[in-house]
Amino acid sequence: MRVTVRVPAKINVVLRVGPPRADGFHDLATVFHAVSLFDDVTADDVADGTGVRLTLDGPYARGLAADESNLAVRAAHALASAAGVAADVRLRVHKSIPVAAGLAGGSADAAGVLLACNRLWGLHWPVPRLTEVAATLGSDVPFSVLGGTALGTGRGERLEPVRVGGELHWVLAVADGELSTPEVYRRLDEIRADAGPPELPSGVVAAMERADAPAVAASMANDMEAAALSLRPSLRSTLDAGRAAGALAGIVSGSGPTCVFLAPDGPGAAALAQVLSASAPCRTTEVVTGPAVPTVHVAS
Ligand SMILES: C[C@@](CO)(OP(=O)(O)O)[C@H](O)COP(=O)(O)OP(=O)(O)OC[C@H]1O[C@@H](n2ccc(N)nc2=O)[C@H](O)[C@@H]1O
Ligand SMILES: Nc1ncnc2c1ncn2[C@@H]1O[C@H](COP(=O)(O)OP(=O)(O)O)[C@@H](O)[C@H]1O
Repeated sequence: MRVTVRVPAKINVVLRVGPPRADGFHDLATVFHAVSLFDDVTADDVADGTGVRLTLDGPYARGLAADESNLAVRAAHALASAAGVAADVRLRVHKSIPVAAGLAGGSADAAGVLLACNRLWGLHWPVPRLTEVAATLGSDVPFSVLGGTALGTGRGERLEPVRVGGELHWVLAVADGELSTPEVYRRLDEIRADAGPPELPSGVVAAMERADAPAVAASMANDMEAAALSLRPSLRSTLDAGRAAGALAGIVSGSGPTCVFLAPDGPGAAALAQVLSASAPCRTTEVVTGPAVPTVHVAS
């Protein structure tokens, strides 16, 4: 049997970050939003005692270890161990989501493996049981299992789905190089003395429910942006270029360095991407829509 899962990247439409907790994590109030940039995870049944084997390909596979440190491999082991089954599977990940870019690509791969192996191993676990395993792998992984749009609290693992009444059009400006999530959180704690509990702006959920792009744009905010800019000052000119080119709003996605811009509509997004490609100091642009969800395909 072969199971293939397309798993979307995420952006944070709003990301409010509280002070550091005793366990080293930060409480968040965030609106996760999955967008149409996908990694493809393929899982083949081997059932021959050879364990978990991973191959990586695609535009962002270079430099990524395919060993036990990879979140895809860790996800297969975590699910096998939680379910009490042998961790035998051949995995392939086609990476189109940039790595360490604030787009949760590693979390997407882990979620793809959980969804794929759930079918491959005949577990038929419901999503809430999968998201429990997901939370042991990373704070963003439960959302990556769900996709769509959701309010995230706790360290990001507590989720409440938000229904979005239509498509939103985004442009991602992908920067060269990576930013380490823990490093950006550390910088945030250094530059911000007294953070209060994280709170979402009122009206953001209603704006998302109406897919009202100008109202969504008015709510967009990221507490990590100042820290990402302090580590990568060149992001400022990308944000300025997007705003000057007609984006309704532009912020850093999660811990960065990707910048995300909301466009009024599809043609507006295409035009914005064209201007950004020519004027912003970014590696590439991606025109995407949200919300997107993981899709599972089974072939015997
Ligand atoms: C910032 C966010 C926003 O959605 O996304 P990215 O920009 O990385 O995609 C997330 O909080 C990233 O979540 P994720 O990448 O899963 O992080 P984890 O593996 O759980 O944690 C890595 C490290 O980040 C810090 N961390 C993470 C989550 C959180 N709520 N508070 C934290 O302080 C901790 O130092 C932790 O050791
Ligand atoms: N399958 C994977 N894809 C991407 N990164 C991975 C993967 N497995 C492990 N990692 C590690 O996880 C870290 C975070 O990656 P990623 O999820 O792409 O970034 P971000 O947290 O910024 O959204 C990277 O430093 C990378 O080395």
